[in-house]
Amino acid sequence: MNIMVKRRVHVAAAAIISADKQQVLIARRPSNVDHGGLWEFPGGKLAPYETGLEGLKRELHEELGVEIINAQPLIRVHHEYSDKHILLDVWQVHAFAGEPFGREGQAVRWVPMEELVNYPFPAANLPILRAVMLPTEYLITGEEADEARFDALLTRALNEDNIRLVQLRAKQLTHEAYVARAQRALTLCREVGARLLLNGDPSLLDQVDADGIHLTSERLMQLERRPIAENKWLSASTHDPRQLEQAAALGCDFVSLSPLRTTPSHPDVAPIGWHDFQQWVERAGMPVFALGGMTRFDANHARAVGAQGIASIRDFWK
Ligand SMILES: Nc1nc2c([nH]c(=O)n2[C@H]2C[C@H](O)[C@@H](COP(=O)(O)OP(=O)(O)OP(=O)(O)O)O2)c(=O)[nH]1
Ligand SMILES: [Mg+2]
Repeated sequence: MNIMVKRRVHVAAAAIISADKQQVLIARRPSNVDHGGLWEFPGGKLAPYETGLEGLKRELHEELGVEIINAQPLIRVHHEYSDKHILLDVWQVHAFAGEPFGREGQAVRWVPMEELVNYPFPAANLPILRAVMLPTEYLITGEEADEARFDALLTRALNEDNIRLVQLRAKQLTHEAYVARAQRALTLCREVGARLLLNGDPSLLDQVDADGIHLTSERLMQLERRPIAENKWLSASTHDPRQLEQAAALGCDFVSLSPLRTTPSHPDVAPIGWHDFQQWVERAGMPVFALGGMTRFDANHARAVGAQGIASIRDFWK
Protein backbone atom coordinates (compact mmCIF):
# COMPACT_ATOMS: atom_id res chain seq x y z
CA MET A 1 0.00 0.00 0.00
CA ASN A 2 1.29 3.42 -0.86
CA ILE A 3 0.44 5.82 1.94
CA MET A 4 1.10 9.41 0.99
CA VAL A 5 2.05 11.55 3.96
CA LYS A 6 2.08 15.25 3.25
CA ARG A 7 5.38 16.91 3.85
CA ARG A 8 5.37 19.10 6.96
CA VAL A 9 7.33 22.31 6.62
CA HIS A 10 8.17 24.60 9.53
CA VAL A 11 8.95 28.13 8.32
CA ALA A 12 10.16 31.00 10.50
CA ALA A 13 9.33 34.46 9.19
CA ALA A 14 9.66 38.02 10.45
CA ALA A 15 7.47 41.09 10.53
CA ILE A 16 10.27 43.63 10.88
CA ILE A 17 8.85 46.87 12.26
CA SER A 18 10.41 50.29 11.54
CA ALA A 19 11.67 52.44 14.41
CA ASP A 20 8.63 54.75 14.11
CA LYS A 21 6.40 51.62 14.27
CA GLN A 22 4.52 52.72 11.15
CA GLN A 23 6.07 50.44 8.53
CA VAL A 24 6.87 46.79 8.00
CA LEU A 25 9.49 45.22 5.75
CA ILE A 26 8.35 42.82 3.04
CA ALA A 27 10.22 41.05 0.26
CA ARG A 28 9.24 39.63 -3.10
CA ARG A 29 9.76 35.96 -3.78
CA PRO A 30 11.82 35.30 -6.91
CA SER A 31 9.69 34.26 -9.91
CA ASN A 32 11.32 30.81 -10.19
CA VAL A 33 10.32 29.45 -6.71
CA ASP A 34 6.93 28.31 -5.37
CA HIS A 35 4.61 31.30 -4.84
CA GLY A 36 7.05 33.16 -7.06
CA GLY A 37 6.37 36.87 -7.60
CA LEU A 38 4.24 37.09 -4.45
CA TRP A 39 5.31 39.19 -1.48
CA GLU A 40 6.33 37.58 1.81
CA PHE A 41 7.70 38.18 5.25
CA PRO A 42 11.40 37.39 5.05
CA GLY A 43 12.38 34.00 6.43
CA GLY A 44 12.56 30.39 5.44
CA LYS A 45 12.52 26.73 6.36
CA LEU A 46 14.12 25.59 9.58
CA ALA A 47 17.12 23.33 9.37
CA PRO A 48 16.87 20.06 11.36
CA TYR A 49 16.98 20.71 15.13
CA GLU A 50 16.81 24.48 14.73
CA THR A 51 14.31 26.36 16.91
CA GLY A 52 12.08 29.01 15.32
CA LEU A 53 14.13 31.91 16.58
CA GLU A 54 17.46 30.29 15.67
CA GLY A 55 16.19 29.65 12.14
CA LEU A 56 14.85 33.16 11.88
CA LYS A 57 18.18 34.67 12.92
CA ARG A 58 20.00 32.64 10.28
CA GLU A 59 17.46 33.41 7.54
CA LEU A 60 17.44 37.17 8.18
CA HIS A 61 21.21 37.19 8.07
CA GLU A 62 21.23 35.23 4.80
CA GLU A 63 18.38 37.03 3.07
CA LEU A 64 18.67 40.61 4.36
CA GLY A 65 22.06 40.99 6.03
CA VAL A 66 20.56 42.03 9.37
CA GLU A 67 21.07 40.69 12.89
CA ILE A 68 18.06 40.39 15.21
CA ILE A 69 18.43 42.21 18.53
CA ASN A 70 14.89 41.78 19.83
CA ALA A 71 12.03 39.61 18.60
CA GLN A 72 8.70 38.53 20.05
CA PRO A 73 6.32 35.79 18.84
CA LEU A 74 3.51 37.28 16.71
CA ILE A 75 1.39 34.43 15.34
CA ARG A 76 1.62 30.78 14.29
CA VAL A 77 -0.39 29.80 11.24
CA HIS A 78 -0.97 26.24 10.04
CA HIS A 79 -1.92 26.01 6.38
CA GLU A 80 -2.60 23.13 4.03
CA TYR A 81 -1.10 23.72 0.62
CA SER A 82 -1.90 21.01 -1.95
CA ASP A 83 1.57 19.49 -1.63
CA LYS A 84 2.48 20.25 1.99
CA HIS A 85 1.38 21.21 5.49
CA ILE A 86 3.11 24.41 6.41
CA LEU A 87 3.58 26.04 9.81
CA LEU A 88 4.37 29.72 9.51
CA ASP A 89 6.01 30.70 12.78
CA VAL A 90 5.98 34.49 12.63
CA TRP A 91 7.96 36.82 14.88
CA GLN A 92 7.73 40.55 15.29
CA VAL A 93 11.21 42.06 15.15
CA HIS A 94 11.44 45.37 17.00
CA ALA A 95 15.18 45.87 16.96
CA PHE A 96 17.89 44.78 14.57
CA ALA A 97 21.40 45.76 13.48
CA GLY A 98 22.35 46.52 9.90
CA GLU A 99 20.55 48.01 6.93
CA PRO A 100 18.28 45.40 5.28
CA PHE A 101 18.79 44.75 1.56
CA GLY A 102 17.94 41.91 -0.79
CA ARG A 103 21.09 39.79 -0.47
CA GLU A 104 19.62 37.20 -2.84
CA GLY A 105 18.61 39.82 -5.41
CA GLN A 106 14.98 39.93 -4.22
CA ALA A 107 13.00 43.18 -4.04
CA VAL A 108 12.67 44.47 -0.47
CA ARG A 109 10.33 47.27 0.58
CA TRP A 110 9.20 49.17 3.69
CA VAL A 111 5.41 49.44 3.55
CA PRO A 112 3.00 51.42 5.79
CA MET A 113 0.78 48.96 7.73
CA GLU A 114 -2.46 50.04 6.07
CA GLU A 115 -0.98 49.49 2.60
CA LEU A 116 -0.07 45.84 3.24
CA VAL A 117 -3.47 44.75 1.92
CA ASN A 118 -2.51 46.09 -1.53
CA TYR A 119 0.30 43.55 -1.94
CA PRO A 120 -0.34 39.98 -3.15
CA PHE A 121 0.81 37.43 -0.52
CA PRO A 122 0.52 33.61 -0.45
CA ALA A 123 -2.87 32.31 0.77
CA ALA A 124 -1.48 31.38 4.19
CA ASN A 125 -0.57 34.98 4.96
CA LEU A 126 -3.98 36.54 5.62
CA PRO A 127 -3.91 35.97 9.41
CA ILE A 128 -0.37 37.33 9.51
CA LEU A 129 -1.40 40.57 7.83
CA ARG A 130 -4.13 40.99 10.42
CA ALA A 131 -1.75 40.26 13.28
CA VAL A 132 0.75 42.82 11.97
CA MET A 133 -1.95 45.49 11.75
CA LEU A 134 -3.44 44.85 15.20
CA PRO A 135 -2.07 46.18 18.51
CA THR A 136 -1.30 44.07 21.59
CA GLU A 137 -4.08 45.55 23.71
CA TYR A 138 -7.82 45.52 23.07
CA LEU A 139 -9.96 47.80 25.23
CA ILE A 140 -13.55 46.80 25.92
CA THR A 141 -15.46 49.77 27.28
CA GLY A 142 -17.14 49.42 30.69
CA GLU A 143 -20.79 49.99 31.49
CA GLU A 144 -21.09 53.70 32.21
CA ALA A 145 -24.33 55.59 32.74
CA ASP A 146 -22.91 59.08 32.47
CA GLU A 147 -21.95 60.21 28.95
CA ALA A 148 -19.45 62.89 30.04
CA ARG A 149 -17.71 60.37 32.25
CA PHE A 150 -17.69 57.82 29.41
CA ASP A 151 -15.94 60.35 27.17
CA ALA A 152 -13.41 61.18 29.88
CA LEU A 153 -12.56 57.50 30.50
CA LEU A 154 -12.18 56.73 26.81
CA THR A 155 -10.06 59.84 26.25
CA ARG A 156 -7.79 58.85 29.12
CA ALA A 157 -7.33 55.29 27.83
CA LEU A 158 -6.56 56.49 24.30
CA ASN A 159 -4.09 59.14 25.37
CA GLU A 160 -2.46 57.75 28.50
CA ASP A 161 -2.56 53.99 27.83
CA ASN A 162 -2.12 54.45 24.07
CA ILE A 163 -5.05 52.17 23.32
CA ARG A 164 -5.49 51.74 19.54
CA LEU A 165 -8.29 49.14 19.40
CA VAL A 166 -11.62 49.70 21.13
CA GLN A 167 -14.80 47.67 21.40
CA LEU A 168 -17.84 49.72 22.38
CA ARG A 169 -19.78 47.47 24.74
CA ALA A 170 -22.90 49.02 26.29
CA LYS A 171 -25.59 46.43 26.93
CA GLN A 172 -27.77 48.74 29.00
CA LEU A 173 -28.22 51.53 26.46
CA THR A 174 -31.20 51.93 24.15
CA HIS A 175 -30.43 51.73 20.44
CA GLU A 176 -30.57 55.52 20.09
CA ALA A 177 -28.29 56.11 23.07
CA TYR A 178 -25.83 53.50 21.77
CA VAL A 179 -25.64 55.16 18.35
CA ALA A 180 -25.10 58.58 19.91
CA ARG A 181 -22.31 57.24 22.14
CA ALA A 182 -20.78 55.41 19.19
CA GLN A 183 -20.63 58.63 17.15
CA ARG A 184 -18.74 60.40 19.91
CA ALA A 185 -16.47 57.42 20.55
CA LEU A 186 -15.66 57.31 16.84
CA THR A 187 -14.62 60.97 16.86
CA LEU A 188 -12.37 60.39 19.88
CA CYS A 189 -10.82 57.29 18.31
CA ARG A 190 -10.22 59.01 14.97
CA GLU A 191 -8.29 61.81 16.70
CA VAL A 192 -5.56 59.38 17.73
CA GLY A 193 -5.85 56.87 14.87
CA ALA A 194 -7.49 54.16 16.99
CA ARG A 195 -9.95 51.61 15.57
CA LEU A 196 -13.49 51.32 16.93
CA LEU A 197 -15.59 48.15 16.77
CA LEU A 198 -19.26 48.21 17.66
CA ASN A 199 -20.58 45.40 19.85
CA GLY A 200 -24.02 44.79 18.40
CA ASP A 201 -26.00 44.06 15.28
CA PRO A 202 -23.93 44.29 12.08
CA SER A 203 -26.45 46.77 10.63
CA LEU A 204 -25.10 49.32 13.15
CA LEU A 205 -22.40 50.07 10.59
CA ASP A 206 -25.08 51.64 8.36
CA GLN A 207 -25.62 54.27 11.04
CA VAL A 208 -22.10 54.71 12.40
CA ASP A 209 -19.15 54.41 10.04
CA ALA A 210 -16.97 52.65 12.62
CA ASP A 211 -14.13 50.27 11.73
CA GLY A 212 -16.04 47.07 12.34
CA ILE A 213 -18.36 44.88 14.39
CA HIS A 214 -17.76 42.70 17.42
CA LEU A 215 -20.09 39.69 17.62
CA THR A 216 -21.22 38.13 20.88
CA SER A 217 -20.63 34.37 20.88
CA GLU A 218 -24.39 33.92 20.60
CA ARG A 219 -24.57 36.06 17.44
CA LEU A 220 -21.48 34.35 16.12
CA MET A 221 -23.08 30.90 16.37
CA GLN A 222 -26.29 32.04 14.63
CA LEU A 223 -24.64 33.44 11.53
CA GLU A 224 -24.05 31.46 8.36
CA ARG A 225 -21.73 33.86 6.63
CA ARG A 226 -19.70 36.99 7.22
CA PRO A 227 -22.25 39.75 7.89
CA ILE A 228 -20.13 42.76 6.90
CA ALA A 229 -17.86 43.83 4.05
CA GLU A 230 -14.25 42.69 3.78
CA ASN A 231 -12.95 46.21 4.29
CA LYS A 232 -14.41 46.33 7.80
CA TRP A 233 -13.03 44.42 10.80
CA LEU A 234 -15.02 41.53 12.23
CA SER A 235 -14.24 40.23 15.70
CA ALA A 236 -16.12 37.87 18.00
CA SER A 237 -16.26 36.60 21.57
CA THR A 238 -15.32 32.93 21.82
CA HIS A 239 -15.08 30.53 24.74
CA ASP A 240 -14.17 27.14 23.25
CA PRO A 241 -12.74 25.42 20.16
CA ARG A 242 -16.16 25.09 18.51
CA GLN A 243 -16.70 28.83 18.60
CA LEU A 244 -13.16 29.43 17.35
CA GLU A 245 -13.93 27.15 14.41
CA GLN A 246 -17.13 29.03 13.65
CA ALA A 247 -15.24 32.34 13.80
CA ALA A 248 -12.76 31.01 11.25
CA ALA A 249 -15.59 29.71 9.03
CA LEU A 250 -17.26 33.15 9.06
CA GLY A 251 -14.00 34.87 8.21
CA CYS A 252 -13.61 36.76 11.47
CA ASP A 253 -10.47 38.89 11.42
CA PHE A 254 -9.70 38.22 15.08
CA VAL A 255 -11.38 37.04 18.29
CA SER A 256 -11.25 37.27 22.05
CA LEU A 257 -11.08 33.96 23.95
CA SER A 258 -12.33 33.90 27.53
CA PRO A 259 -12.30 33.49 30.46
CA LEU A 260 -8.62 32.88 30.84
CA ARG A 261 -8.92 33.38 34.60
CA THR A 262 -11.90 33.42 36.93
CA THR A 263 -13.26 36.94 37.20
CA PRO A 264 -15.53 38.67 39.72
CA SER A 265 -18.06 39.28 36.94
CA HIS A 266 -18.31 35.54 36.06
CA PRO A 267 -17.37 33.68 39.27
CA ASP A 268 -19.08 30.42 38.22
CA VAL A 269 -17.49 29.98 34.81
CA ALA A 270 -14.54 27.57 34.72
CA PRO A 271 -11.38 29.39 33.60
CA ILE A 272 -9.56 28.16 30.49
CA GLY A 273 -6.05 28.56 31.86
CA TRP A 274 -2.89 29.09 29.82
CA HIS A 275 -2.41 25.42 28.90
CA ASP A 276 -5.69 24.90 27.03
CA PHE A 277 -5.54 28.48 25.80
CA GLN A 278 -2.25 27.76 24.04
CA GLN A 279 -3.60 24.56 22.47
CA TRP A 280 -6.74 26.26 21.17
CA VAL A 281 -4.91 29.34 19.87
CA GLU A 282 -2.44 27.16 17.96
CA ARG A 283 -5.31 25.97 15.73
CA ALA A 284 -7.26 29.25 15.59
CA GLY A 285 -5.69 30.57 12.40
CA MET A 286 -6.35 34.18 13.38
CA PRO A 287 -5.19 36.63 16.03
CA VAL A 288 -6.64 35.80 19.48
CA PHE A 289 -6.80 38.16 22.44
CA ALA A 290 -6.76 36.60 25.92
CA LEU A 291 -9.68 37.92 27.98
CA GLY A 292 -10.80 37.40 31.58
CA GLY A 293 -8.79 38.73 34.48
CA MET A 294 -6.07 40.03 32.14
CA THR A 295 -4.01 43.17 32.64
CA ARG A 296 -1.34 44.72 30.42
CA PHE A 297 1.24 42.90 32.56
CA ASP A 298 -0.08 39.62 31.14
CA ALA A 299 0.51 40.73 27.54
CA ASN A 300 4.02 39.25 27.22
CA HIS A 301 2.88 35.94 28.65
CA ALA A 302 -0.11 35.92 26.30
CA ARG A 303 2.20 36.55 23.34
CA ALA A 304 4.50 33.76 24.44
CA VAL A 305 1.66 31.24 24.17
CA GLY A 306 0.59 32.47 20.75
CA ALA A 307 -1.94 35.21 21.50
CA GLN A 308 -2.07 38.60 19.84
CA GLY A 309 -2.22 40.11 23.30
CA ILE A 310 -4.82 40.83 25.95
CA ALA A 311 -8.32 42.27 26.03
CA SER A 312 -9.60 43.97 29.13
CA ILE A 313 -12.22 46.28 30.51
CA ARG A 314 -10.97 46.77 34.02
CA ASP A 315 -7.31 47.44 33.34
CA PHE A 316 -7.93 50.32 30.93
CA TRP A 317 -11.21 51.72 32.20
CA LYS A 318 -10.33 53.84 35.23
N1 LIG B 1 9.41 33.21 4.16
C1 LIG B 1 8.09 33.11 3.95
N2 LIG B 1 7.58 31.96 3.42
C2 LIG B 1 6.26 31.92 3.23
C3 LIG B 1 5.40 33.01 3.58
N3 LIG B 1 4.13 32.67 3.27
C4 LIG B 1 4.15 31.40 2.76
O1 LIG B 1 3.19 30.76 2.39
N4 LIG B 1 5.45 30.94 2.72
C5 LIG B 1 5.84 29.63 2.23
C6 LIG B 1 6.51 29.69 0.89
C7 LIG B 1 7.46 28.51 0.95
O2 LIG B 1 6.73 27.36 0.59
C8 LIG B 1 7.84 28.43 2.40
C9 LIG B 1 9.10 29.17 2.72
O3 LIG B 1 10.14 28.60 2.10
P1 LIG B 1 11.34 29.42 1.43
O4 LIG B 1 11.33 29.15 -0.01
O5 LIG B 1 11.32 30.86 1.83
O6 LIG B 1 12.51 28.68 2.15
P2 LIG B 1 14.00 29.15 2.32
O7 LIG B 1 14.09 30.60 2.49
O8 LIG B 1 14.53 28.26 3.39
O9 LIG B 1 14.63 28.86 0.91
P3 LIG B 1 15.15 27.51 0.25
O10 LIG B 1 15.81 26.72 1.30
O11 LIG B 1 13.93 26.86 -0.33
O12 LIG B 1 16.08 28.03 -0.81
O13 LIG B 1 6.78 29.05 3.11
C10 LIG B 1 5.97 34.19 4.12
O14 LIG B 1 5.31 35.18 4.44
N5 LIG B 1 7.33 34.19 4.29
MG1 LIG C 1 13.07 32.36 2.25
